[in-house]
Formats: sequence, C-alpha cells, structure tokens
Amino acid sequence: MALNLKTTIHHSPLASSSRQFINGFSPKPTSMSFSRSSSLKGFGTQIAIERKERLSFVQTEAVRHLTGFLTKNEGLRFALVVARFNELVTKLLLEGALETFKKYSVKEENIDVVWVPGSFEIGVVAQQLGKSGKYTAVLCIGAVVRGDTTHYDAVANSAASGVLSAGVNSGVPCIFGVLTCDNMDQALNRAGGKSGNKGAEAALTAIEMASLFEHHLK
Ligand SMILES: Nc1c(NC[C@H](O)[C@H](O)[C@H](O)CO)[nH]c(=O)[nH]c1=O
Ligand SMILES: CC(=O)[C@@H](O)COP(=O)(O)O
Repeated sequence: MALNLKTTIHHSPLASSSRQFINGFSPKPTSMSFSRSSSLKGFGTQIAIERKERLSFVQTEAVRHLTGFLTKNEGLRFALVVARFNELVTKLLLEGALETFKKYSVKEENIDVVWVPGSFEIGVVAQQLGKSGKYTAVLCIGAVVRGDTTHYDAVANSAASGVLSAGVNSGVPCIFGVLTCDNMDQALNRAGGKSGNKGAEAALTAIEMASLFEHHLK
C-alpha cells in the first residue's frame, strides 16, 4: 500500500524506541520497526510513522521560518513611552534607543516620544498608543530603583504587567525597556555604563518585532 502522507516531520530521541525516517533527511541514524508494511512516495518527503511513543519535531525544507529584519525599516513607526521618574537614568536609556533607531535607519519623523510621570503609568499609555493604529511597535522605557519599602515591588511588577497587557490587548508589540534595579549604580551601569545600554538593546528588539509584524503577521 503506497502511503501518500504530506510531509510529516517528527523525530524522537527516545532510545527505547526505534525509528526510521524514509525518503528524507534524518538527523540521526535511526531505525523503526513499523506496525505495518508500506512503501512511501514523495520526493523530499520525510515520513515517520509513530509507533507508541510521542515524536518530537524535525525541520525539513518544507518548514517556513518567519523572522523580523533589522533592515527594511522604511515605513516602520515607533512610539517611545518614557518614565520621568529617575530621569537621570531614563534620559540615558532614551538616548541609547534613539541612537539605535538612527543607526538602523529609522526616520526621525517616524518616532514619537511620550513622557509619563513614572513606570507605573507606562502600561496604560502604551496600550493607547498601540490601539491608535499609528505605530508598528511601542518601546517602553523606565527605571525602577529599590528604596526602603516594598513600593519597589508594586511599581516594578505593575510596570511589567502593564507593558505585557498593552501589547496583548492592542496587538502591537510593546517592548519592555524598564530597568528594575536594587540601586542607582546598577541602573547607571545599564544606561550606558559597563553593562551596556538597555535602552539601545530594547530598541533593537522593537525594530525586529515591528519588522516581524509588518512583514509576516499583518
Ligand atoms: N519609585 C519609582 C517610581 N515611582 C512612581 C510610580 O511609577 C508612579 O508614578 C506613582 O506610583 C504614581 O502612580 N517610578 C519609577 O519609574 N521608578 C521608581 O523607582
Ligand atoms: C521604586 C520605588 O517606588 C521606590 O523608589 C520608592 O522608595 P521608598 O521605597 O523608599 O519609598
């Protein structure tokens, strides 16, 4: 009986079972005893007939991989939501982000910066910007630095969940570029100091996600 299965891509590293991939690339020399005899057709088709154990996934030329580019940024529009609290730090993060956008040819006229009082306020503004339909991605920048009380936890957790919710609710990528640090030294080290600039890093993520959505997920 000729099996005419569409590309079924499975593989399992399970030592206990024996498998064989037929008519296609098999990443590992394996052999499979089949529960029935069959002759498999199809150029480049990779067939694995499962026998009892669960199989995992193997890529073949049939699998598409979608990713965003760091080039092809013409037409991408970005909103940056920046917390003024700890402005000494957030301004440095913003500078890093804007330098990155410039380096990757994002046009200045395609960037809007919106200032909010603190990181707690970022989420609601990010969601509004996402829902506006004007932007391909929203980059959120803040610096939450621990003080003497547990207020830090409330602000840091709220900022993170706010940005996450903004992206999920608006359908526009909202990137979390908010530092959450135990002290100001940690924050400054991540705003252009010895640990780099997390604003610049978040801008790269914003470009890739904007590109992914623009070119593949619309
Ligand atoms: N302590 C920090 C704050 N606190 C302010 C809050 O973000 C918020 O503005 C206030 O609770 C009113 O809603 N914000 C930061 O961004 N970083 C901090 O370290
Ligand atoms: C993250 C904060 O809210 C924190 O900086 C506030 O400082 P404190 O906990 O000493 O009131």
